[in-house]
Amino acid sequence: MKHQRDEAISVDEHLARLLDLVHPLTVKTVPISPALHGAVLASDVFAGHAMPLWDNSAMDGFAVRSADTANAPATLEVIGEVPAGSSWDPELLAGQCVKIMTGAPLPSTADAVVRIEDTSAATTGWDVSTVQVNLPVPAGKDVRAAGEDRTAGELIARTGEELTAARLSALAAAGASELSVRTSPRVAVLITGAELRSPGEELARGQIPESNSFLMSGLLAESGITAATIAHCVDDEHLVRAKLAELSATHDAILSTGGVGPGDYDVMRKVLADQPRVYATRVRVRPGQPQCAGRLIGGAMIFALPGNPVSAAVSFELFVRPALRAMQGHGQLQRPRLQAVAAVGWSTAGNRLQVLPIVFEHGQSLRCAPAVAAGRISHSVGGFGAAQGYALIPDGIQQVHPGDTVEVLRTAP
Ligand SMILES: Nc1nc2c(c(=O)[nH]1)N[C@H]1C(S)=C(S)[C@@H](COP(=O)(O)OP(=O)(O)OC[C@H]3O[C@@H](n4cnc5c(N)ncnc54)[C@H](O)[C@@H]3O)O[C@H]1N2
Ligand code: MOO
Repeated sequence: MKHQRDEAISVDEHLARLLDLVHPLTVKTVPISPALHGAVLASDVFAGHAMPLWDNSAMDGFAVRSADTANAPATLEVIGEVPAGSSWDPELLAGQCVKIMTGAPLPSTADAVVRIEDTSAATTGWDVSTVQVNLPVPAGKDVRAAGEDRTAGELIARTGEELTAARLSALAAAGASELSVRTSPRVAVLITGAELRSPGEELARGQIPESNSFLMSGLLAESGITAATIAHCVDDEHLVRAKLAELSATHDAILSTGGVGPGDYDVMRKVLADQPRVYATRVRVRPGQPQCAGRLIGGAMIFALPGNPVSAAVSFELFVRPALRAMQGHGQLQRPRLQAVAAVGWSTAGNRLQVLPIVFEHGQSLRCAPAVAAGRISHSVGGFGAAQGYALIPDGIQQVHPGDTVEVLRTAP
């Protein structure tokens, strides 16, 4: 491992190094299914047909020749019925109409639909051989035209886009039968620390409830990845080394927390010192300063994050999430940056980028306030529970004042 203990690097520099080491995972072509929700497309997808496929009715009513209604009220002969799913294309002569239901193909000889509410059938019911149309309807009224949404061959979704509920349903509606998507990374979470006990366990002095496994697996889930393994290891160099070798053989990435500081018991940093493609560094950010990351000899990426819970969360947001998104083949690695007005003032990290957990307040403009005390972010896991995002305060700014506009990331609704 390369040590860079004296010179801290910028967030952008650390991220760029990580991104240099990762590559998108393999592509698989699979039948379209709801299980693909959250997957990332590996090719552009075009509409297989016009959307809608053919002119169809937007309402339950009567398909008419609009000219027949010009002098409404007008009585028309009802020659049949076209429910949704019907392939019947009746030929309407002057003065004729058919009952038609929402989504059914409009007869080629009709050019408008009269809603049942605007006819005598509103009172008599559907079982009629003639119907009085109360209003004139213009051509195209309540008709959904073929291709008005998307034309055949039009782009529906692009390479690198995530299959959200909306996008996946659009592709299904566009007639896609198979999709090429990236394989999702198999990610292991490795929790280190002798002081950690399972939540709910009795605690002796010096022991605390372990919470980073919940944090890491939850952040992975919010990135569309199910943690394949959650492993725990005490601060023992041999055990940590063995665990890393084991996990590296079966996972694309390992996410660890704890043991990257300069302390005597900080074994993760020591164990990773053997790894030629892993480097330890300090990043000019608060929290999230000590980082070890790179590619293990076994092949997996390692992201060894600091143990302080909020430091680990910030590290995930700044470094791990973009790197995993690169592995997933996402076109967009970072969240959009928004602007919010500081509802209160706070002290910054001075000569480092401050990444402050915030809650949002909604008024005329988006406002934000610290979720945790600005000077004591890294361990404040309690206050962090309410956080909806982060304020990013660049180095060189000493103080945020109430009313200042700050850059924010929104991570939760
Ligand atoms: N002399 C120095 N000490 C420290 C420095 C430094 O530069 N010089 N950096 C500080 C900073 S900044 C951070 S961040 C931490 C990094 O610490 P480690 O990665 O070695 O993490 P640990 O020491 O193992 O734990 C830190 C803290 O977090 C708690 N923790 C750890 N794992 C969990 C977990 N799974 N669930 C809940 N809480 C966890 C742990 O109990 C500690 O309180 O180092 C500073 N020190
Ligand atoms: O990185 Mo530490 O997170 O600055 O507290």
